[in-house]
Amino acid sequence: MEASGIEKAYRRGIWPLRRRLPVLRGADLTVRAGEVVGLVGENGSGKSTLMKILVGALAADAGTVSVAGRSGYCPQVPVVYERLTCDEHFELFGRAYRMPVDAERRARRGLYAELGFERYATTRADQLSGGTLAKLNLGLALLADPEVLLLDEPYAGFDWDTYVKFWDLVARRRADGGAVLIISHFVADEERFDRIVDLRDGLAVPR
Ligand SMILES: Nc1ncnc2c1ncn2[C@@H]1O[C@H](COP(=O)(O)OP(=O)(O)OP(=O)(O)O)[C@@H](O)[C@H]1O
Repeated sequence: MEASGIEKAYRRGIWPLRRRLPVLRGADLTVRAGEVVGLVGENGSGKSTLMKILVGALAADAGTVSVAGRSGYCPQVPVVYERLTCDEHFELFGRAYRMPVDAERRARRGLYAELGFERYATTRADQLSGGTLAKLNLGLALLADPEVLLLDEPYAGFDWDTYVKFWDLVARRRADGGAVLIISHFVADEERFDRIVDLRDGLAVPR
């Protein structure tokens, strides 16, 4: 995945006090196959904004993004339907990804086992704990086995066991030639990344 010259400004306030808040000022970022890259930066530096642009959820003002293969996105705030169960979410997303039913069921079983939340398969999203909701959010991003994985603070609500499983899962993706970009706030995680990119003054600076 390659992004170059990404610019983005948000419009704030109402006329005549309307003003532009420049967030990205020409950010460049590349994540290669078999690489796990950490995206860090202080609160409000534009990490989530850049990731939304990379997955196409937000339009940039300038710059280009190219992705070889499919991408899977795990947003910071889970986008789920509160009345649907975990199983129903996987079914819905499987259809959206145009996966054959058998392939979706197989992938779903694997993700329940890998992240350890099979017992919540028939629980509605509005009755899940924060950590289990985070597992569902991650599981939905992984369902179609994307080549490029973009994760916005995916493990904030995970217990230690799940956190360890998460990094095993990332290591397997890397070994299989996947590209992974993770927004992180934890200094302790830094050695787990192949590379760290710091978002500073609207630019992506290698660390
Ligand atoms: N939809 C929006 N409209 C206006 N301003 C926004 C919008 N989304 C984000 N911003 C502003 O853009 C800046 C960058 O926000 P962003 O969420 O990308 O930062 P971040 O680095 O991910 O922050 P954090 O570490 O707190 O998650 C912030 O000043 C934020 O207030």
